[in-house]
Amino acid sequence: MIRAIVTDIEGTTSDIRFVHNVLFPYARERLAAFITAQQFADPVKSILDNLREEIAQPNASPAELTQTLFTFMDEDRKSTALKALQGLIWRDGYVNGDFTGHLYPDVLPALEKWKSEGIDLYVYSSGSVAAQKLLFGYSDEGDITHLFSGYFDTHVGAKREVPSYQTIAKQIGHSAGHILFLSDIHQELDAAEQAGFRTVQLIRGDGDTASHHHQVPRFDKIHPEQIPS
Ligand SMILES: CSCCC(=O)C(=O)COP(=O)(O)O
Ligand SMILES: [Mg+2]
Repeated sequence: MIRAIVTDIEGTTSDIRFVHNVLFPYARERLAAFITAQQFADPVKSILDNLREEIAQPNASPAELTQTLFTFMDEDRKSTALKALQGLIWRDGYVNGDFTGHLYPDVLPALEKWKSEGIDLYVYSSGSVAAQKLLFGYSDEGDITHLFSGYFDTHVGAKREVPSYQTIAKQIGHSAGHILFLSDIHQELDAAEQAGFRTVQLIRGDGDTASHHHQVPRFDKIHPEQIPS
C-alpha cells in the first residue's frame, strides 16, 4: 500500500520549457547584479562561502564565483549554491507577477485526490526547497503548498544517488516500499528503486526506451492503490 508519494518537478509536475525558457534565463540575467548588491549580506554571503567550499577555492573573489556560476548554468550543474541563488532571484519574479509556476493540468486534481485518500505528498527536486515552495505557492492554479507535507532538495544528496532516497524515506517515516517516486528521468527512478521505492515514470514528450519503469503520460494514469506491495 502506498502511504506517501514523492514527486519531481521539472518534466513531471511542470514543463521543462518553463524551467529552461523562463526560470533559468530570469536568474541568469540578474545573477551578476544580484551578487554585487547582496554579497555582504546573508543569506548570499553564506551561500558564496558554501560555493567556495564546493569548488575548493577558499579565496575566490565574488567576480570569480560569478564566472563559476555562469559555467554551472551552462552545464545545468545541480550545484546547491547555484540553486539557492536562483531561488532567491526567482522570488522577485513570482512576487512581481512576471510569471507563475507552471503545472500540467492533470497534476492538481491527482494531488488533491491522493491527499484526500490519506496519501502524504512530498517534493524532491534539485531546485532549492525555497524555489519549490515558490513554484507551488505561486502556481498557475494558485497556492497549492497546503497539499505537501515536506520538501527535499540536494541537501539530502543528488537525485541519481541511492542514499538520497534512503535519507528521504527515513525523514518521511515510512518504509521505502510504501513510498512512490514520480520522475521523468529513469536514472533518478533507478536510484529510488534501488533504495526500495516504488516508481512511475512520467513521459510528457519523447519516449524513453532505455527505461524499465512503469510509464504514464499524465498523473491521472497513476493509480497508487493498484501498485502491489
Ligand atoms: C524548483 S523549480 C526549478 C528546478 C531546477 O532548478 C532544476 O534544476 C530542476 O532540477 P530537477 O532535479 O527537478 O530536474
Ligand atoms: Mg525531472
